[in-house]
Formats: sequence, C-alpha cells, structure tokens
Amino acid sequence: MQIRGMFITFEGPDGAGKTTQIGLLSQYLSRRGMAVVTTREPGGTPLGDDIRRILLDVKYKGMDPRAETLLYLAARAQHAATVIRPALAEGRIILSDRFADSTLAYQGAARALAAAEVAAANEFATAGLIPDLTILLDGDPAELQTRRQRRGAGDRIEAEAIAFHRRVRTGFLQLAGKEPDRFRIINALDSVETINSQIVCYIDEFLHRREKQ
Ligand SMILES: Nc1ncnc2c1ncn2[C@@H]1O[C@H](COP(=O)(O)OP(=O)(O)OP(=O)(O)O)[C@@H](O)[C@H]1O
Ligand SMILES: Cc1cn([C@H]2C[C@H](O)[C@@H](COP(=O)(O)O)O2)c(=O)[nH]c1=O
Repeated sequence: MQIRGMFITFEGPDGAGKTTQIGLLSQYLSRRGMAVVTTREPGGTPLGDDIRRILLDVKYKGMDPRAETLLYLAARAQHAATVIRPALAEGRIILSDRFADSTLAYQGAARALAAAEVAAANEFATAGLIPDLTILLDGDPAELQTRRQRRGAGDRIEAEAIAFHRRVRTGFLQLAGKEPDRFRIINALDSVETINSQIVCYIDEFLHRREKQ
C-alpha cells in the first residue's frame, strides 16, 4: 500500500509565531505516534542554510529583488528535492516554516515583482510541489514588530520599513482568499495556547477528512 505523507506549511509576517507553533504541533503529532519532520525556508539543507546567511545579512541591504528571489528559489529547489519529497515518499508529516507562498508575499506583493512570474518561478523551483495545508498566522505588522524587537536587532528583511511588512501581510491574505481550501487563517496576536488549540483542531479535522477519502 502507498504510504501518504502530508506537507503542512506555516506562513505569515515576521515574528508571527510560526516557529513556536511548529514546535508545539510537532510534539502533539509525535505523541500520537506520527513521524514528523520539521524544517524551514530558507534553509533545511546545508546549501539552503548558507543561502539563508547571505539573504538575511544586513550587509546586502539593497539587494536586487530578482537576485533576492532567485536565491530564495535556489534554497527551495534543494529543499524540495532533497528533504521534502523524500520525506513525503516515506509517509512522513512535514512541517515547514515558510515555503512558496512567502516568495509570492515578500518578493511578489511587497517587492512588486509580477505575481505570475514569481508563481512560474516557484513552480520551476519546486517541480510543482504544493502544500496539502497552509496555516497562515496573521497579525498587524506594527504589533509583530514590537514583539520582534524584544528579541533584539532584526535581520535584513525584518529591518524593512513597516510599509513593506504591511504589503507582505496583504499579500498573504490575498493568497489565502484565492485558495480557501488550502489555507487556514489564525490570529497571531492570540495567546500561544489558543493558537495551538486552533491549529490542533485544523490538523485533526484534516487528518480525519483524509482518512475517509
Ligand atoms: N502568541 C504569541 N504571543 C506572544 N508572543 C509570542 C507568541 N508566539 C510567539 N511569541 C514570541 O514572539 C517571538 C517570535 O516568535 P517565533 O520565533 O515563534 O515567530 P516566527 O514567526 O517564527 O518569527 P520569524 O518569522 O521572525 O522567524 C518570540 O520571542 C516568541 O516567544
Ligand atoms: C521563504 C522566504 C522567506 N522570506 C523572508 C521572510 C523572513 O523575513 C526571512 C526568513 O526568516 P524567518 O526568520 O525564517 O522567517 O526571509 C522571503 O522574503 N521570501 C521567501 O521566499
């Protein structure tokens, strides 16, 4: 029998709480005996981690948006081919901190690159890989900025103006509006526990629906 893995992505503006929630969901699924892989973009592979360092380094302030996009996509191509697809083939549940929607929101909506071109480039990089489910943690960028600043100085993208982060948020909400079956939107400003309970409900509902198919 073919084992079916599941590819779940977490998206949202910087500091929305994705890493925190992935950790909690991973523990929940592992307790239920499921094989979970947690990963992130850019990153998840040695090549991706090196690209991540370049992308987030403040010394590259002013990087050309197309160069930026191609670096994110190079990291994604390696990640999709060597981590996500093999884990899916083994029937694992992959929880990824960001994936292709981030490129559409940050480079497409916020950097104003053409959405169709970014979508085609994503398709090329991932060879058509699409998440089964996407949790979008949504919140007011000004409030999330205050939250992030408690962690210290931001990276090259976090240091962008608040108007940039507002365009990112709008970009994500537009993507969710176009694919309501794939996206679940959650208020990132709720407590960690409330958000975790909502995510667990969505995942249980998704797994239950899939068992019946
Ligand atoms: N629901 C919450 N309420 C208040 N603070 C939170 C909440 N969730 C996470 N935090 C805190 O906000 C900060 C950012 O959280 P986290 O690293 O999980 O977010 P992230 O979305 O992964 O961030 P980034 O996009 O910058 O990697 C951390 O200091 C974390 O402890
Ligand atoms: C995948 C991806 C990410 N970004 C941005 C979003 C964040 O500002 C950083 C990644 O850092 P995080 O702490 O892991 O959230 O990169 C982007 O602009 N485009 C992308 O495709």
